[in-house]
This record gives sequence, C-alpha cells and structure tokens, in this order.
Amino acid sequence: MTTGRVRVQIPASTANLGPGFDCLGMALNLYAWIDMELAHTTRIELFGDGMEGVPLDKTNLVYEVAQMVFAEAGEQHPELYIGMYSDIPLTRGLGSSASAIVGALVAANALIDNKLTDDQLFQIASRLEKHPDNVGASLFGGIVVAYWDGERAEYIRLTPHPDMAVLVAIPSFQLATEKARNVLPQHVPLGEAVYNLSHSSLLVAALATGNLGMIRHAMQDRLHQPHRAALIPGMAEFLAGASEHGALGAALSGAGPTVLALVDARSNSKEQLEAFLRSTFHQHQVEVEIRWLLPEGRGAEVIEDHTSLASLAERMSAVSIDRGSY
Ligand SMILES: Nc1ncnc2c1ncn2[C@@H]1O[C@H](COP(=O)(O)OP(=O)(O)OP(=O)(O)O)[C@@H](O)[C@H]1O
Ligand SMILES: N[C@@H](CCO)C(=O)O
Repeated sequence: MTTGRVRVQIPASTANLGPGFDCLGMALNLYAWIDMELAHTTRIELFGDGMEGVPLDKTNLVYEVAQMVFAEAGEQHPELYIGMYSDIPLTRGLGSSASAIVGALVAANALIDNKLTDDQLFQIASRLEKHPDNVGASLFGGIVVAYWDGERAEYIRLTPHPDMAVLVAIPSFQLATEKARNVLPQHVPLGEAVYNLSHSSLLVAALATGNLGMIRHAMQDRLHQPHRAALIPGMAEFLAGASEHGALGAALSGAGPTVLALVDARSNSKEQLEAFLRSTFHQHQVEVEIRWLLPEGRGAEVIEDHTSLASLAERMSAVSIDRGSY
C-alpha cells in the first residue's frame, strides 16, 4: 500500500467522432489532475474555476469510484484526501465525467499498488458510464474503438495520425449528457442503422490506415447528431460546411454542445476554417471558446509532480490567455 500522495493526469476525450455513437473515442491534450492520499478524515478540495456544483462530501464521484476500486481489490480505505483541478470544462462534451471516473480509478489503484489490472479498471469505468467511448480514450489514450454489451467491454486502441489536429468550439452553455440522450429515438429504421454501421466502419479503417482524405466521407452520422441539432444552434451549418472550408471532417463532440473539426495540421486553410466556425456560431448568437487541440496518445497516468494543485491551476490559467493559436 502507498502511504504518500499520488497525482494522476487524465486527458479529456471526444466521443463518437460522428458515426461511432457510443463506440469511438479519442483522447485530447486537455487535462484534469487528481491527487489522492489515504487519510484519517475525508477531505475534498477543488482548485481553479469551473467546478461549481461538484460535491465536497462522500457523494463526490471521485470518492465513490475510489471506493469501488478498494472493494474490488478486497481492501478498506474509507477516508481519503482528494484534490482536483481540471482544465476540461464540465458538461460540454469533452468527457469531464469520464476524466473524473478514470482519474479516480487510476489514483485509487496506485494507492493499493496497482492490484487491479487495466482491464479491470476499464470494466468498472464502462459499467459506470454505460458506454466505453470516453472512458476508454481517457484511460488508454489515442483512439479507442470499443463496445460494452452490458456485461463486458472490449476495445482496440489506435494511434492517431501524427498530422491530425483538432479544432473545437466550446459553447458557453452546458448540456448534460442525460438531456442530450433523452432526445434520441429508441428505435431506428434499418437503413439508418446500416448508414451508421458503414460510415463508422469506414471511419475506423481510415483512422487505422492514416487515410485522411476518406474522413470527410466517413464522418457522417444519422443516429444522434440530427436529433441533437436543435439543442445546439449553429451545429448543423458547421457540420455541413466544414469540409468545404478545409476540415478533414467535423462532428458533435460526445453529447455536445462542443463541436469539433479534424484538420490536417499541414493544411493552409486552418484560418479559413476557424473563421467559418466563428461566424457560424456568431450568426446563431452562441458564445463559443475556440481552441486548437491535438490528439493525446497517452492515457491517464501517475505523474511525479510535487507542485501544489493551487499553483498548477494558476499556471494553467496563465497559459489559457494565449489559447486559440496553433
Ligand atoms: N472532477 C469531477 N468530480 C466530480 N464530478 C465530476 C467531475 N467532473 C465531472 N463530474 C460530473 O460529471 C457531470 C458532467 O457529466 P456529463 O456526462 O453530463 O458531461 P461530460 O462528461 O462533460 O460530457 P460528455 O460525456 O458528453 O463528453 C458533471 O455535472 C459532474 O456531476
Ligand atoms: N456516446 C455518448 C457520449 C457522451 O457521454 C453520447 O453521445 O451520448
């Protein structure tokens, strides 16, 4: 058992990538950090802005998930110190809940000398989220293709193409995953299912072989994005016009409201695409934060960093002033 404090760095994630509803995810270079230590009395500290509403008692998701790890390993550690700082905006479609779950799993497992395997952690995470796309990407990094059938989750990890960049527009409003799932139909016509199956399969093949030119054809969806469009003014126009403005493909990120475009980092139409993204949301009076990100190849990991989370939060907010350039 580790008696000291462990720190875990967890990447954000984007789920679905268009047609891969609930089965495709990619990690992004935007992070959350969780500190965890065995304690005499439970204490939870949140650093930085943007975590309003996250509970500070034992109903906190990170605390609850840590207890699941201990229970699975046959250990009892009911009292914990938990510190958290996250640069991943909550409830925006960038996998904040998955980052909390995965961070809790990896940190708690580190405290008990990694008694659980990565596969055990992945099973717990998929069971909790009920779809393995965000948690798989945050846990393993890169692109994760996965299923969860209600009992077991299986996955294969792909390495993202080194020239792929990701342009995101993060609206200022929140959209809970539950709300964005409630607008989806419970039954779909066979033709629509075939449409998504074929596009999702082609997208995975394009990502696996580095065929960037095929992404614009493959990154099309009929299962969830059309039904969610009314919740995100501007999304439909951006998805329809992104390729003409230089994107490799575009999609709603997870359950939204963030939208993203995959971009060839060597392309000279990046500014044109960013301008199109800005003007589309501006026309719909939706305030967005625009950021250039990259796929993250590394999953959640314990890091040796002894600076306080308070100073990490300060450092990150200074960096955020320069955001937006690539
Ligand atoms: N660090 C955290 N600690 C505790 N709870 C958290 C933390 N991060 C997120 N959550 C919980 O997860 C909720 C957001 O989950 P939700 O699935 O709606 O959005 P998301 O994960 O940001 O987006 P998506 O799943 O579409 O990518 C928050 O409202 C909060 O309850
Ligand atoms: N695949 C999920 C991701 C959000 O957690 C959805 O689109 O609802």
